[in-house]
Amino acid sequence: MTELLTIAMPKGRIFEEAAQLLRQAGFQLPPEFDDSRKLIVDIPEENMRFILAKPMDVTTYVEYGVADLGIAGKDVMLEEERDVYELLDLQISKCHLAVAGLPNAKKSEIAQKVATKYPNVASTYFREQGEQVEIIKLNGSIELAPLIGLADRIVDIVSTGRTLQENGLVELEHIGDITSRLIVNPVSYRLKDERIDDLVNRLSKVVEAS
Ligand SMILES: Nc1ncnc2c1ncn2[C@@H]1O[C@H](COP(=O)(O)OP(=O)(O)OP(=O)(O)O)[C@@H](O)[C@H]1O
Ligand SMILES: O=P(O)(O)OC[C@H]1O[C@H](OP(=O)(O)OP(=O)(O)O)[C@H](O)[C@@H]1O
Repeated sequence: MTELLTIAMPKGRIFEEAAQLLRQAGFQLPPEFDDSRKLIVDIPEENMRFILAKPMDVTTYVEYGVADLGIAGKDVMLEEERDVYELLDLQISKCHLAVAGLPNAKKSEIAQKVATKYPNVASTYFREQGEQVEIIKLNGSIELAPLIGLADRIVDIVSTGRTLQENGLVELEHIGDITSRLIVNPVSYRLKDERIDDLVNRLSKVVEAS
């Protein structure tokens, strides 16, 4: 086990669950790992390097090979369509992608406006439905868009449903279930297959047991 493994970890809400999985799989991550503001964290005892990335950017680091592995939401993988392999469904950060809007939102003949952080996912979805829409890209607080008349509907993540409910919106269509995945750069996988298989085996045991 000589090669260094570089792993792109998403900052934010996936981080804690992902770090817990790694610890349950027996990797010795020090407590400072969780509170640090450092963007590159070396764990020499494990011969591992962690890159702390924005969740939307994890697939980019892995595609370019600057990280061998990464943990990314399926939503990010669908949106970014990067050239990476998916190794394992980690079954964490469960949520789903949905179309939502005001309760009285009607489908009209003219192209409706759809606001979203996921323009590719949304345009593929509406094309498959045979619906012509105009996509408006936003970076967050997507639920605002139908409330202030920027868009007729939104495509966004729903987890508890609280954000929709508290803003008087309803889910109209379920697009797909989302969990976080372990992904790998295809070249890294060829070069470091033993180390990566060991990590996958250890993580799969934890996932299966939970
Ligand atoms: N409400 C949610 N519940 C569970 N998982 C979620 C939820 N919203 C997003 N996710 C998952 O977490 C990932 C995003 O995490 P996070 O919210 O920390 O990032 P972000 O929205 O990009 O952050 P930021 O708002 O700082 O840009 C998504 O890619 C998705 O897989
Ligand atoms: O169904 P819920 O449990 O309410 O979760 C859904 C909300 O969580 C995410 O937003 P986030 O908190 O990441 O903020 P953002 O709008 O800035 O992306 C998502 O975009 C929804 O707004």
